[in-house]
Amino acid sequence: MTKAAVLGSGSWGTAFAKVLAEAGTDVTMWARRAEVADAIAHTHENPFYLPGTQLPDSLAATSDHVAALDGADIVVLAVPSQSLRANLEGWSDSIGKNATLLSLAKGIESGSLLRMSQVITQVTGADPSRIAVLSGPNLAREIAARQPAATVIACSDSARAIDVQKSCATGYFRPYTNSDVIGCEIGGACKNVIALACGMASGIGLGENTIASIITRGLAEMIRLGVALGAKPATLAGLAGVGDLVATCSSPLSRNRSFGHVLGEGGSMERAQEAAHGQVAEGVKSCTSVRSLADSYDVEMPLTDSVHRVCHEGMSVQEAVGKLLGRQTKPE
Ligand SMILES: NC(=O)C1=CN([C@@H]2O[C@H](COP(=O)(O)OP(=O)(O)OC[C@H]3O[C@@H](n4cnc5c(N)ncnc54)[C@H](O)[C@@H]3O)[C@@H](O)[C@H]2O)C=CC1
Ligand SMILES: O=C(CO)COP(=O)(O)O
Repeated sequence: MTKAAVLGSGSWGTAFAKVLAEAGTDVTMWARRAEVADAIAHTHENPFYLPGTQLPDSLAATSDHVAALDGADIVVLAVPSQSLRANLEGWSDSIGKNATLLSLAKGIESGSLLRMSQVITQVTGADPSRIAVLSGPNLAREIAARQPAATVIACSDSARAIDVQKSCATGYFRPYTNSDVIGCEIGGACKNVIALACGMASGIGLGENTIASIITRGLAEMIRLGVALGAKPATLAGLAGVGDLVATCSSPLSRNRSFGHVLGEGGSMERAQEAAHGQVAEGVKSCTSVRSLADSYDVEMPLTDSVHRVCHEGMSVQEAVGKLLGRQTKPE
């Protein structure tokens, strides 16, 4: 039986651990706080991040990472992007030498501008062939409710991608394999920034034409950056690009879209953060790192730039809209 450790018991870590367990994988979750691990282990619920969802009895939980990692064939990294490095530094010595490291995080590290798989290589020294990424239209609450969805497991080693695929395939969760790690990571990081933009637009009362235009031009930005970094455009036309963009930009369940909505309504960053109930909206930090990454490759990303200006330079959403529409006209 495949054994997995899920490190991080937030909403997606918990929902994905449930998927793994329901696919027949032996799963132990690690939670930072003992009270979260205790609740999962004893009440089979995570009342802090996924209240009301019954978790499988077989799902074990601990706040001891050494115990969680013991014998794990698949190590699922389910903490936010900006905290992955620090967490991984503490876990690295306890990770099995042949384990597959599966990243769930959708962001670009601030400062270093590294993708999560690059952070993992840097911290653990693991060969890139051991590192896999899971990305797609996977709003945690819907997956936890067993609503059908597909996802992508990207790994340069196709045998490992297939092992991960088998470990999490269920009657409602359909993973596809792909060898394009860069494309999946860029799709995941960029869609959060575009979801913030969509939230801002809806917050100031704009309708579906605007949202569709932002999604489509956001996709163009994402593809430009991805291709510059070596991604395949087809990956970004797939689940980890268009699929996740559509889900995140359209759903009120998205933390990024909801965060942007509060800003569009005129709320402050603090108010938007409070509305996220302690959960992470990755695009708020990643808009800055994606923008810097794009600058370093000479890639134009006007929507991402506007999101950064609204979140971090005090520009109003109205001003950002005016600035975007005032740009020189050009061919599509
Ligand atoms: N929630 C969702 O629907 C989905 C989330 N993701 C991605 O998965 C990653 C994790 O997201 P969620 O589980 O939703 O986040 P969350 O905000 O619900 O939970 C974060 C988890 O990481 C833990 N953690 C450990 N060290 C931390 C630190 N230094 N700072 C903050 N938290 C720390 C927290 O205790 C918590 O258990 C993110 O990159 C997110 O973009 C991907 C797909 C779906
Ligand atoms: O990544 C997600 C869906 O695929 C979740 O998006 P949010 O982090 O905006 O909730």
